[in-house]
Parts: sequence; structure tokens; C-alpha cells
Amino acid sequence: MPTAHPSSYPLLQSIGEPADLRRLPRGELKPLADELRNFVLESVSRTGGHLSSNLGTVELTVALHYVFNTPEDRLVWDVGHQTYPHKILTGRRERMATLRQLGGLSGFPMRAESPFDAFGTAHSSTSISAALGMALAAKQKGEDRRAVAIIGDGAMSAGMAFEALNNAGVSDCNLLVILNDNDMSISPPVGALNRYLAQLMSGHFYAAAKNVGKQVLKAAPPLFELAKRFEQHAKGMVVPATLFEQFGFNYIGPIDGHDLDSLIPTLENLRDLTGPQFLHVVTKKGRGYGRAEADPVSYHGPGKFDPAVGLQKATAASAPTFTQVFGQWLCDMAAQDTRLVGITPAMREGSGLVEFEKRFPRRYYDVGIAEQHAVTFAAGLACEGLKPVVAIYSTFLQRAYDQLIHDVALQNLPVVFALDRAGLVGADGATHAGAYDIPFLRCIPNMSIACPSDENQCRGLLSAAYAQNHPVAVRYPRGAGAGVAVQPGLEALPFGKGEIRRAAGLGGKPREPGKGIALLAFGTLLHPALAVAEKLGATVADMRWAKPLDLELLLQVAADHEALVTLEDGAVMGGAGSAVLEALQAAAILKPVLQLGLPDRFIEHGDPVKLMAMQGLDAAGIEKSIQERFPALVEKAQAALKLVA
Ligand SMILES: Cc1ncc(C[n+]2csc(CCOP(=O)(O)OP(=O)(O)O)c2C)c(N)n1
Ligand SMILES: CC(=O)[C@@H](O)[C@H](O)COP(=O)(O)O
Ligand SMILES: [Mg+2]
Repeated sequence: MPTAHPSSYPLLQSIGEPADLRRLPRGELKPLADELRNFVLESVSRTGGHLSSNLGTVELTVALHYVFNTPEDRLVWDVGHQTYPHKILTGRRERMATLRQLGGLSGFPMRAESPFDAFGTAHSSTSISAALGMALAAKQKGEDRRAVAIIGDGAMSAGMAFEALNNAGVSDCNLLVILNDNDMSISPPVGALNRYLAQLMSGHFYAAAKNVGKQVLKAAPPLFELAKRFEQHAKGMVVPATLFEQFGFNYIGPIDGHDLDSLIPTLENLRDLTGPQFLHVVTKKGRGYGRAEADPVSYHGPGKFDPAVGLQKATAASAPTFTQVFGQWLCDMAAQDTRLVGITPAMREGSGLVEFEKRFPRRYYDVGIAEQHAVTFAAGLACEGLKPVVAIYSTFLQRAYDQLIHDVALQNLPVVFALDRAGLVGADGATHAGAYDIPFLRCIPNMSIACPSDENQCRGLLSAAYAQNHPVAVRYPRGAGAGVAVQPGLEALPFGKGEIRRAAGLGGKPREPGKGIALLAFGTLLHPALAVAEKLGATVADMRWAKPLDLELLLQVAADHEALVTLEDGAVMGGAGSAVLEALQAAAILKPVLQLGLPDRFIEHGDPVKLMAMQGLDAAGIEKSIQERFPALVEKAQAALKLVA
């Protein structure tokens, strides 16, 4: 993919690393920022990726690398989806064409990718904790470096951010926290913090009186200290200390996060102050590209598009995604049962709850980026007889593991967890893979786990989950399923039951009992399994439930075959295949079992179909693994097929 034509970005072309930026005349920073913004738009429109948040951090990124001696001074970007300007200014401009592609640039900061990426992020609200660690490490080692956390207003709503503020506020170290306040999460922001930040922004007097950036204080520290003391005094008299000052930070702002004339002197002042500093900058998500400014939600993470015409509506003909199937099921079930409430931790669009919010606004809860709270909040709702459905990405449920055990499972509360993005997600890479939910859920008493293989099963298993009086997770992958027609009903599939989808020995010739191979599929790997089974004359069972296993089906299949293969789009270790091994062991059935699934390593970003093939989880890979593990059985099975043919 060719990158943007170099001639249109002459200044950007001259920046190989931030030291080049710091050598630029001050007056060239604004034209550089303009080129940088245009390059981000052009590049992301060609590759897809996160856009509106990146357009909003252009000036802030230029100012940070201009004022701070990066990479010796550490920048920790929260979530990190807004770091394309940072990557471009730190020697990765040419590689932006490979963004989120196999072997290409990650969409998030990665320590292995660059020394300028001080900390790997992608799950939100970790930046202040990490930066505090770096600041205290510098102090302990006697190193003169700064640590800066850049955190968005959305990420600021997570408890972990306040845990870090609470600790940092009493830590004698040189930490700067920059709140990038664009008054947006992915969706419009929610919660009291957002309301508070709006008050801060509306306090014009406070901002004007304090606008340190504009009054470019050239003073030597004593004068600045004097001004600071006056300001402390004045604040106490005129304006109640901000929340952040109550946490022990020196709060500056709000200032315009797109105005280099504000940003640079303010950052220069703050860089030279000791103790915990908090800078509140106000930016516009999507800044500089009208369509993204007008609709930062749609342009949060767009695919490829033509900036001249903007995003085009998806063609209606395309098969529904699992997310859409869930969203429709949620509305249908809510219409049937008034006890249903829908909860999302700040992922309304991604989890498919836009329609549900419109139709059932009083039963819809966006709790902000607060997965721990979301789960225990659901437990509270369930205690009072409501039927909560928590729509949450598999990877983000990891953040609420104790709440899952302690507040939901231990009390055996009927909460449904609709786990979207199960398995490999592709472009977002290892940080977002839903690879571990079967292992980490299966060991929790009272929990059940359903693995739909297609869109219809997704509906049926969601209804089955909803009908239970204990916690159930239903896991399904990102994107479209098998493209089967979705039936409108809400009938629940049988709880804990799977079914044989293909019996061996087809073609009229009965197979000897106890011979041949059986494939036990958990979820969408059923489809490549069916393809392989045709060639191997194997039986295929759609197990549907990782917990409880359909023991009757399993023991029957084990008795009828001489070898078993388990397939799951999740970690092999502790996964559904392990459950099969445990069950056979408990029944003293000794049959060879080949477990296929994700390996014990993190899988990088890339095209999800290619990534699954690389793990040997496409039909060719599955067949190859079976051939290698059971060569004699395969040979025998294929010979038998020839007889039948
Ligand atoms: C723990 C966690 N939950 C949810 C997400 C999904 N997510 C990514 S960006 C985002 C919104 C972040 O808002 P903000 O911090 O204000 O950044 P902005 O996009 O406005 O620049 C969310 C919810 C995540 N990355 N991590
Ligand atoms: C940065 C972040 O965590 C989200 O924007 C995430 O990338 C969304 O993932 P989907 O694109 O799968 O909804
Ligand atoms: Mg924001």
C-alpha cells in the first residue's frame, strides 16, 4: 500500500525522530501539525483504524515531543488508540501503511515496537499507574526524567485511574497527568465525572485567571513560584479546589489542546515543576475533518474510506454480524420480558445496543469504562429480581474477574454475559483477543458457558442462558457468522445439550462401531470441522456448551470412535478440550484426544482469517493436524470412504 505522496508533507518528511522536531523553529510547529493531521487522515482512510481520537491529539503530540526529551522522558498514552501522530513523529511514518496488518504496525503503543512507546496500552485507564511507577523509579534511581500520562475523559471514568490518582497524590515524585478532555468516549460520555469536567470547562473565570499558557511567564522560578502561591491563595478564596487538587495534584487548566501557543509554554512550565501535576486540556474528537467532528462515533474506528465522500452505509445485503444478532435478540427478549435490563461498559455501538437504548431507554445502562462496576451493578439488579444482560467484550471481562466470582457466581445470580469478540479479533491484536474466557470462566462454580456455532444458535443459546437461574456466558466472535438465516423466534436451545451434526459412515455403508475419528466442535470452528469430516469420513458433534459438557453425547461419541479431536477458538490450556479430557478421565475412558485451539502465546494483530489459518484452525490446518496425529486412522478412514464411493 503506497503511503501518501511525500511532496505533500515536506515538513513531516524532515522529521525522522522527535529530536528533529525539537530543532525546528517554533513557528514551523503549526504547519507541521497541519501536515501531520492531513497525513493521519490520508493514511487511516487507506488502511482503516482509529481516526477521530487521533485527529484530536495532533497538537498535543507535537507539543509533548517538542517540550519533553523523549524517549528519556516517558510518555504513557492511555488506551493508546490515539497514538498515530506519536508513531508518525517517532520514526514510523513510512510504516503507517502497514497499520494493524500482519507484521505491520500495531494500532496501540508497544514497547517492542519502539523505544518511544514507554508502555504497552490498549485496555483503558492504566496510564497513570504505569507513569507513576516510572516516576518513582526515576526518583529511586536518581534519574532526572519526567513521566507523563495522557488519559482521555472516557478512560478517566474507570476506577483504576482513581486508584492511581489516590496513590500519586501523596507520592513525592515528578509525574504529569494530562487529561485529554474531548467530551467523548466512543459513544457520548456518561457519568458524574463528565458533568464535573463540563463544570470545570464552563468556569471561564477560573480558566482565564489561571491561563498560565497565555501569560507566557518568562519569569525565573521565584516569580513563577510567587504566582503559584498567589494562585493557591486565590483559589482557596475564590474557587473551590478541583477534584484533582483534592487528590494532591497541582491542577492547571482547562486550556485549549489545539493551541500550541497555550500548550508549549504551559508544558514547559509544568516540566520544571516538582511534585504531581495535572494538566486539563480540551480537544475536539475528529478535529480538522468535518465529517469526524460531526460524527466522532462513526469515525472512532472506521474501515477504509474515501475522505472526500466519507463513510458509506454498509449494504443491507451483508449477513448479520453476531453483534447484530445479539442486539436484535436483546430487543426481542426485552419486549417479551420486562425484567430484562441491558448493561454496557461504554461499548454501546460495539456491543450492538444502539437499538436497545432507543427502544428501552429506562432499561439501558451505559456505566462508562467501568467493567468491574458493570458486573457488580448487574449483581445488584439481579438480587432484586431483574434479569441483567451484560454486553461485554470477552477481553474486557478480564478486568472484572473478581466481581464475576465474588459478586455474581458465589451468590449464584442469574446474570447473562453476552461475550462479544470471543476468539481472535484481528486488527486490534493480542490486547483485544477473547482467547481466555472458556478457561477463566470454566473453573468458576455455578458458571455456564455456551458456544454458538452460527447466528441461529446464538439466538437459541442466548434464550437458553436467559432462562437459567444462574450465571451464564454466551461467547461469539467478532463479525459475521456462517450466514445462516436467523429465525425470529426466542425458543431456547436445550441447556447443556449438543448434537451430532455429521455421522461417520455416510453413504449407506455402516461403519464398524468404535472405529474412526470424531470431531468435537465448540463454537464456530464447527464449520471447518464439517469440511474436514467430509474428507476423513469423521463424525462431527456440535458440542454447544463448554460448561456443562453434554456428558451423555460425549461418552456416546467416545465409545463409538477410536480417537477424538476437540476444536475451539480459544486457548487450549484449560479450554473446552481440557474439559473433555477431564470428563473422559473421570469416566475412566482412555481414548486419544487431539486438542486444537489457540496456543500458549499471544497472537499478534492481522487479518483474522489469516491468523486462524496460521494457528492451524482453518480446514486445511485442522486436516493436517489430524493427519499428523492419527495417520493410520486417517488412512483407514479414507480407504473406507473409497469403498463407499
Ligand atoms: C478496559 C477497556 N474498556 C473498554 C475499552 C474500549 N475503548 C477503547 S477507547 C474507548 C473510549 C475512550 O475514551 P477516551 O479515553 O475519552 O478517549 P478518546 O477516544 O475520547 O480519545 C473505549 C471505551 C478499552 N480499550 N479498555
Ligand atoms: C480502542 C478500543 O479498545 C476500541 O476502539 C476497540 O478497538 C473496538 O474494537 P472493535 O472494532 O472490535 O469494536
Ligand atoms: Mg474522550
